[in-house]
Amino acid sequence: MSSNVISLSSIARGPMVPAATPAAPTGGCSSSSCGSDKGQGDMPAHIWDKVKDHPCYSEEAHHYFARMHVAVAPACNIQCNYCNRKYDCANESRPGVTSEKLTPEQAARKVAAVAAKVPQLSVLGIAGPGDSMFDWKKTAATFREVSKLLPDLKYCVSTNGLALPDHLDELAGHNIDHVTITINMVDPEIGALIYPWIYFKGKRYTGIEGARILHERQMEGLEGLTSRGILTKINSVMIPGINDQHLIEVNKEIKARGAFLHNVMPLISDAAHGTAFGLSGQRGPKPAELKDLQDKLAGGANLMRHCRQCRADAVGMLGEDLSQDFTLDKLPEVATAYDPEPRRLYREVVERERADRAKALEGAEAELAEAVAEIEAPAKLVAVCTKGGGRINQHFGHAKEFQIFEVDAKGVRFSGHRKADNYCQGGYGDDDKLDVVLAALEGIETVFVAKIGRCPKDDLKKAGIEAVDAYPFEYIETAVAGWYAQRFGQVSDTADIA
Ligand SMILES: C[S@@+](CC[C@H](N)C(=O)[O-])C[C@H]1O[C@@H](n2cnc3c(N)ncnc32)[C@H](O)[C@@H]1O
Ligand code: SF4
Ligand code: SF4
Repeated sequence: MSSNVISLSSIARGPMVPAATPAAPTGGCSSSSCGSDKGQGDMPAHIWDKVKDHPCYSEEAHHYFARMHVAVAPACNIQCNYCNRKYDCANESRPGVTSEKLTPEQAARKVAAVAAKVPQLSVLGIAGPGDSMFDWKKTAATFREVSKLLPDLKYCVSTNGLALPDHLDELAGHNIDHVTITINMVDPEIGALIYPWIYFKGKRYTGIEGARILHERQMEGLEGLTSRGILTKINSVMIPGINDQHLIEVNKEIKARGAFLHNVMPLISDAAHGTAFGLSGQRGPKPAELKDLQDKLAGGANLMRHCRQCRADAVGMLGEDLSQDFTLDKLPEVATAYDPEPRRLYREVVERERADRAKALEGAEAELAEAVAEIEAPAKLVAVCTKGGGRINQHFGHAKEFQIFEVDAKGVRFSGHRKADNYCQGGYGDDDKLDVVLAALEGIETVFVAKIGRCPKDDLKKAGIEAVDAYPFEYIETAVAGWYAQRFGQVSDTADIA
């Protein structure tokens, strides 16, 4: 197998990366031991240690671990033309939305209650609903309170970066080793189209002047984090016609400053109602446009492709939201005593599962390489219904989203996810639901499911989509590789492909 072939076995151990990028990200690493203290794949051990349980910093880890956000930071020091934090809807899952704002003490009670019920919990993040760095006192007080109760959680913050340079040393002091900065531009002229104003050192700045200050503070903050060995993820909102092509430049600049991951997220235009972009009718990118841009970024800063653009009070595995089970009225009056045992046992199970998956993927990789060695097989995008664990383990009718994988002779790569309304809601035969599912599956010819009813299977077939239910509970990559090898390669025994 050639050296640029993605290794399925390394996928099982480390984060998935596009074929043309290095096997594992090392950005953000300021340690002189980098490269010598080998961890997983090509990733140094001290970096792997920081990301292996983090569902956002490792695509692989999101199959096993959960995160929660606490909405303790409502205030913000800038205005983005797409952000609306005024709506409070329990059913809306998007950034800036929260059912209730919490004090640091309430937040600590909530974290303890979630940790007692969700052993997968590994990360506590503060993602607003405003800005965690502008509201720094509440952010810091929250981490202080929580660390008294749960010493083994990882902490994350998310910020527009304007106030970040003022708190770099305090961040390191609070043991926060993951920071997200939203960087939508490195050119203030483009910035002026996204940010109507910023509020800095007691004064309001508008237009190019405001955007230039923001840009300079973002770069200073990113460099400061990198030099302190804090891993950074850069969020960029892709806004067609405004910064979409410019994000290639952003990717180069952040890579040069040591960013660990680049998370290019689509503008959610529905969420922008009541904002400047909502009024101007600014659209978000189509899935194919987002993928095109992500493909152009291959070879630059490593990409996060599995972000679910969560609420400011999200709880649970990515793609799942338990926030309504942990509202203030449902919490105990006093923080529950923390029992670390269920979480320790869960981690043991995950390590066994990881080892098993690595072995299975190694076998699939060999099978795929052998089957397609001599042929020019087309790259295919496939959709998968999964509840987690990296397996095909969800009924088509229960899927709220599809995970999308790309497969070709080089291997199987995670490509992203697409929201699909639960096909079962509203009952079978609801044409609107079917339309939503078909729109989500645009450009996809094959969907892998644990199970599917005969009628939806026929509906999909009429739309030119094949539902494959021959691999229930198998690992996604082994099933997709096996299916591809049989469909396009030279293997003698044919599987029961539905
Ligand atoms: C609500 S913000 C809170 C954290 C911080 N203030 C920031 O902007 O990074 C969390 C993330 O949601 C993104 N966001 C807000 N509104 C959005 C929208 N309508 N579409 C896509 N992303 C959005 C922000 O750009 C940011 O990356
Ligand atoms: S910086 Fe964050 S919270 Fe503030 S307006 Fe922009 S997206 Fe909203
Ligand atoms: S918004 Fe993205 S990065 Fe943040 S918790 Fe959700 S999935 Fe992770």
